[in-house]
Amino acid sequence: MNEAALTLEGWYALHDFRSIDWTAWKAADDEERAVALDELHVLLQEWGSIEEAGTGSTAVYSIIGQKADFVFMYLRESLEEINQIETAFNKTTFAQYTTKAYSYVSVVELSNYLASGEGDPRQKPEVIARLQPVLPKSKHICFYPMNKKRELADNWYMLSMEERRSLMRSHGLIGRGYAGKVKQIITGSVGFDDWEWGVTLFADDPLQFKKLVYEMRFDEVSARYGEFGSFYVGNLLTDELFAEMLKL
Ligand code: VOV
Repeated sequence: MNEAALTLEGWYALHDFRSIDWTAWKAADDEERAVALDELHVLLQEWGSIEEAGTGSTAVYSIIGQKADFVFMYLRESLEEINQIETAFNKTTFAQYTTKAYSYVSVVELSNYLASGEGDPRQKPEVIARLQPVLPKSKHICFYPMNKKRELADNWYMLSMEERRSLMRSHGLIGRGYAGKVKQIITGSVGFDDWEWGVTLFADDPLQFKKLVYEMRFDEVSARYGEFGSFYVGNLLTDELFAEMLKL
């Protein structure tokens, strides 16, 4: 019997991680750098307008460590728009001074494990707000992809809906303990990218990422069934902070 959880999908997501080619950036003349910064500024303004119009949202963060230097996380209504925005950035002068570090394609996803079951969820304002979220402008971001295991004794996909629901209840309870401290955006990527979900967390205090992820490790859903990819952690980049980061 097919006991797949029912999922609701919202905006499509692209996490676009880039590194800065500092050698090329330093070798550029002042005029070239000014053009690059202007174009970047225009793009950031455009993304702000899209967010104001309610047709998408964007998060811009620096990345700490050597995996990348910054990330653009785009949420848009279609994969076409996601592709256009990625290409628009690639055509900018600034993009010439960056290299591609990593990317992740997914779609905002809610499952029915803990749903109330009454009425059409798509009509509920709180559900719409979760499917088409305005990305918080918290001071920090944490992103990592994950799977649910399919190993002999520990196969998430062989559990009954009721077993999974009960496990997800415990997961949700731990998460609720971080209300107001960490905001999670879960994006599904089965059929889109190399892992099954993207986990994007936002917080003003980065230690809350560590505490939440650590606590979840002891919960059965993560302890028994979770498999995790690389972690990326970063700091909010406003227009000014981005310019500051690129100043020589
Ligand atoms: C910030 C806290 C937080 C909260 C409140 C929270 C709650 C919930 C609820 C209520 C639900 C189910 C219904 C829905 O909303 O879809 C989920 C769903 C999910 N979660 Fe979660 N999660 C959090 C946080 C949170 C974290 C930190 C992780 C990473 C796990 C870890 O070990 O590193 C995670 C993962 C997921 C995933 C992959 C799914 C989809 C699983 C599936 O099989 O479909 N999640 N999550």
